[in-house]
Amino acid sequence: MSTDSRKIRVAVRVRPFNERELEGNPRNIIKVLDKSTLMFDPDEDEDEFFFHGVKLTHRDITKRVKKKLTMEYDDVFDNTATNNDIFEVCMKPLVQSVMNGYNCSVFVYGATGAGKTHTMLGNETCPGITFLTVKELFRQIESLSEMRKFDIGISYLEVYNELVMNLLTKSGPLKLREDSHGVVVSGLVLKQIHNATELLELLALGNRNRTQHPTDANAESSRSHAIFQVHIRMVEKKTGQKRAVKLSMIDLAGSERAASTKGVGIRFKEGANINKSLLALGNCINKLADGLKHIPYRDSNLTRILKDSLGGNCQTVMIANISPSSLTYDDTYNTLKYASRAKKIRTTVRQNIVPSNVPKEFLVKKVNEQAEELERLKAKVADLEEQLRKKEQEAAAAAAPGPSLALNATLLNTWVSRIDSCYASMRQALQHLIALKSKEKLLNMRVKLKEQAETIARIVTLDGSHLNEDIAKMEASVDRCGKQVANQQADKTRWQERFRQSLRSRNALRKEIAQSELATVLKGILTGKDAEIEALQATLYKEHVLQMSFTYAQENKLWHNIMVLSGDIIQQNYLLLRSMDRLDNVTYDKLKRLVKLNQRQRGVTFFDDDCQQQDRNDIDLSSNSLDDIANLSDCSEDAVDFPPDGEDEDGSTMLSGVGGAAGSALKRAKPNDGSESEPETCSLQGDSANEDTATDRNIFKKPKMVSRTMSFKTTSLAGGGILSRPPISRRTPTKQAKATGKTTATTTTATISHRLKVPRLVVSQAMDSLSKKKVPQSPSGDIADKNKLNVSDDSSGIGSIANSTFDICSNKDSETESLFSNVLVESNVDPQVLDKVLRRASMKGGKMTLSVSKENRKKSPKRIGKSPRTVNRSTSRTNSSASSVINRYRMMKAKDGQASTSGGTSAALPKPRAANNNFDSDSDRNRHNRLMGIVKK
Ligand SMILES: Nc1ncnc2c1ncn2[C@@H]1O[C@H](COP(=O)(O)OP(=O)(O)OP(=O)(O)O)[C@@H](O)[C@H]1O
Repeated sequence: MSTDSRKIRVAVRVRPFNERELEGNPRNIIKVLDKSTLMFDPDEDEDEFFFHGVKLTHRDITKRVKKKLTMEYDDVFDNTATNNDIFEVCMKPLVQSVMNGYNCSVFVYGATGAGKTHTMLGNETCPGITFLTVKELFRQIESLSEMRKFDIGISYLEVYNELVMNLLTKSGPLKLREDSHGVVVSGLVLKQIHNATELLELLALGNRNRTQHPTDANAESSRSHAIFQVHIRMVEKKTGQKRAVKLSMIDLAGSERAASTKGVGIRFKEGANINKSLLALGNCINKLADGLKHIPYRDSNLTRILKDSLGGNCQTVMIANISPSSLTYDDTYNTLKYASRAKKIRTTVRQNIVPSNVPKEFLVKKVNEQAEELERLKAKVADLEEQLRKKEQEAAAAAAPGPSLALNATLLNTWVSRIDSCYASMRQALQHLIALKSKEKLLNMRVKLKEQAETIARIVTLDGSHLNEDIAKMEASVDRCGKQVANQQADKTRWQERFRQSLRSRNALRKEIAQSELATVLKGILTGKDAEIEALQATLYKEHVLQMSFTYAQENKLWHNIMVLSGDIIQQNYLLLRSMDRLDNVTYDKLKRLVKLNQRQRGVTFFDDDCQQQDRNDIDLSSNSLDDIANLSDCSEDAVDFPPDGEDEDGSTMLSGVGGAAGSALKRAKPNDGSESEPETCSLQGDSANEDTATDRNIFKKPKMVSRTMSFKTTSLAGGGILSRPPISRRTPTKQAKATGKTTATTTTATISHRLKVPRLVVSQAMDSLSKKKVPQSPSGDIADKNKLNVSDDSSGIGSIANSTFDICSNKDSETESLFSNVLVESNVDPQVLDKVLRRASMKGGKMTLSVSKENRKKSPKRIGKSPRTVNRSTSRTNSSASSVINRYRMMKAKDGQASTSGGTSAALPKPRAANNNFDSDSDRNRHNRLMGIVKK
């Protein structure tokens, strides 16, 4: 980049006299000496002076002393010079500088009417230097178009009353601001042109918009400073070098004194502002000429705009227009003085070839264009996003199996409110209903216990004097309980109906939801609510069972104390009677029966009860084990009859659709075969349409009948830990089972081997031979059947016990044999029958094979029993001697005989009876059989 310090080129143009001036016979105060020199206020010319053909004399009417100031400028044009001459001398080199990449400026200065506008714009016959310059500019652009690419934009501003206005577009005043690149007119948009014709059109447009008013000095006086700028951006096609230059052409307002225009009002104000800006311009010129650093450009908008032209990177030409007339003597003199001062101003010019040094106007233009493009793209992006969103929604709707899952918050809240209301009603009804049922059950239980106590009270009394009174109290208490039960029947019925109503509402709501567009979501909510109801019911049930269990436990403690005290008294009385020899047969039989009852009860043990023996005697009522509590509750015969779960008006389920997990968790341990027992469940899953079945499932249902079969669950003893007590369920045949006769002996026989774990002695060989004659084979013929305990009629000749099959699980050791013998004795087996059986057994090889399993070693007499299935296990051992058993039995029998003989009470002791006579009644025999696990076919 080349830099060059140059002075402002100052040219003075003297216009011809105009008509007005000539009419005033003015003196010529300008004498052009040569192309660069003139004399201001020369002496009166000796030459004759003619005006309109008349010789005039003494034209100097002021008669002042002539200044005869010779002034030198860069160019001086006399009154014969044309605009083209000005252009050729001043502007053509400037155009060349512009094309070389220099900023250039030309401004015309002078008093009003001095010919500034004429010089700058000219007229149709004499175009001004603006047109000529632009024309030349396009000519050169065209000539360089093969090497460069040009962009041309123009702006046309005026500064009127210190306001910057755009003459090409109607807009408000523009503001000036300065940045690192100089003074910038904010909001100014360049007009792009492609030829000189377009330029003239825009120039004419701007001139029409320019503020002009007639003055005394000029009929078309321009009252503003006009600034016409041509912005050129050129790019070297070969090198890509860019240049951005600016050519400024400024037509200043008249620099005359305000008084000279004789303006008043607005015109005077205009003149004042014009003078203000021109004064600022003059100050800037003076200071620039003096070489001062601080130049007061900011004193006016005019000097701010001309800052580059006066003192910046710019080649500047100043054309001072003057009138030759002595009428404008002072204005001309001032103009010449300004011009002389301006001659001293030096500017530093450089080529604007820095590619980045793009004119600000171009940047503004470009930014505006890019802003518009950005807005357009934003709108397009928004449109595309909207289209994409719609397509995604359509795709989601198409992919969805059902109705759209778009949730309507309001609709969802409405549904949730309805569901909450429905289930709240159901919850309330359920709580009241179960509370009433529980209370009723407790009352019934108390009644039963009081009746039992009354029975005992009638027997055990000291003197009988208070018996009636005690009985009356008990009966009164029973009556009160009965009244309470009766009183709450109305409440129970009412809550029962409310509960059923809530079920109906819930079912109706469920159907309604199924048709809803939010069915998927709402079904999930319903499932959760159903689960809550199940949990509530389970909790209430548990509380009820705990209460029942506690009451029973208290009662059991009382009975236990009674029995202990009674046993003590009985024992003492027995010894007393015997010592007094007052023990009669009846009393003895009763005592013996009592002992046997006690012994047989203890003889009934369960196979897997080994580790539970102590636990059974010490039930933890505070335990949370629902099964334990439930089993205790099952033993109650006064269970409250709750409404069938799952029942609704159409007989469908109570809480159909609710997951059965919770409900099934509440089910009691069901017998394995499930054939005889009544399902006692507390299930909310009323999946059966049969109301009877639902009723049968009621956990509070009073058992109809207690079967002889005792069911228990086999549990592993591995580890020897304390295991939970296996559930014991009373198995009551259902109505249906009874109706269909499913409780047949065959079925019972088929299942008993799996459940009864009672002491048995199996005399395998003997029974095989015996049963071949007396007992028909089971149709199934499986292993279990072979080990069945078969009891035939008395017609067998050896009594019921003769057909009994006992299974003793023992190893070869004396303890087991002893236990076996004890069992035989305590089982009240007829000795003759037993003898017969054992003899047969011993006759066969003299030895009897007894199956023993490891698990039952070292067990108490009560649990020597083992499942019959173990008899044929491969792990069984044969190790016991029949003869030792027989001998042991005979020894015990002999001991009994000796005792009766030596005691002298043989007459009192009853002789062993035949098998059929071992029991006082059928009920005793049945009880014995039941306890011994004997099933009668
Ligand atoms: N060199 C010239 N040759 C012929 N006529 C001229 C010349 N200069 C000026 N005139 C005429 O003088 C009159 C006034 O000129 P012009 O309007 O250019 O003055 P001005 O300086 O622009 O005044 P103002 O500042 O009031 O606008 C015009 O009618 C114009 O035609």
